[in-house]
Amino acid sequence: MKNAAIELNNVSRKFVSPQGKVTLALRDFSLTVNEGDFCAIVGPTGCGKSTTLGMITGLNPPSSGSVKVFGKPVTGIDPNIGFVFQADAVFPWKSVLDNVAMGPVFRGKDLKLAREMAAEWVRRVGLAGFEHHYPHQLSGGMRKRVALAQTFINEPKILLMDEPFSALDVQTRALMQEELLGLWSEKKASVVFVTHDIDEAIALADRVIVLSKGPGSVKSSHEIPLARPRHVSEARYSDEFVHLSKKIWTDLKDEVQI
Ligand SMILES: Nc1ncnc2c1ncn2[C@@H]1O[C@H](COP(=O)(O)OP(=O)(O)OP(=O)(O)O)[C@@H](O)[C@H]1O
Repeated sequence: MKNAAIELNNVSRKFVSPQGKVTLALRDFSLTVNEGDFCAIVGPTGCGKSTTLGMITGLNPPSSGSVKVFGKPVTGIDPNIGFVFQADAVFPWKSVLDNVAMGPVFRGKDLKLAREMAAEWVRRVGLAGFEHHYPHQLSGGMRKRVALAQTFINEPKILLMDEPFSALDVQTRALMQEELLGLWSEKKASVVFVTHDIDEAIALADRVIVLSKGPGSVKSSHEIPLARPRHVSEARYSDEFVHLSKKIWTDLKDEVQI
């Protein structure tokens, strides 16, 4: 049996604004993600998806309940955790190579070795030849590739992704999903992937969690038995995929209707 990588037990998270307005973002929220599992979260806007990721990182502690990573309570930022967000986290004044080398440099590697490692990752994400370009010289999809290289170079054991591909056009998005699965399959980090797109969730994940409208809690959990390695662009036309998509939408639509 696999060990738990992430455990949230009966977590609630309350925010109080400077004016004293209280928002309950999550209520009695429990979720376990096992080592090497790819878990996607879908839910209506404002149901607490980003708040959940923030609690796993340690940046946003729960108001009650417990959050554990590899069996230990989360007390601060853990170097085993990597993130990819919707916005690009690239330094505009650094080249592609140096952007990718930043992680190893921050972790104490000397610049020469960090650049060698970065060159290998730049190649792996399909950006060979663009090492000395700057972010403004790249397309949105290429910047996302830089973001993946920046994250995977640190070999995170846990990967948190908050709508990472939502700003991309449909074709680039499908390519990036394929790229992500290829990179993930090599080391099998435990992934929590937040998205508004049910088909993206099914294409990528082993399990899709549907959250109820805010204050969010787990409404349902769906195992995704599609075979791996998975080819995203082909998998989505199978009967099984369409069936899963309808089933999850049936659950989600009650939560998104106003
Ligand atoms: N720092 C904060 N201060 C006050 N309220 C907050 C704060 N962060 C989040 N919230 C509130 O908590 C609730 C959940 O927010 P969160 O960003 O986690 O939702 P989400 O599901 O990620 O939304 P979306 O799908 O729109 O990105 C919302 O009502 C939001 O307004």
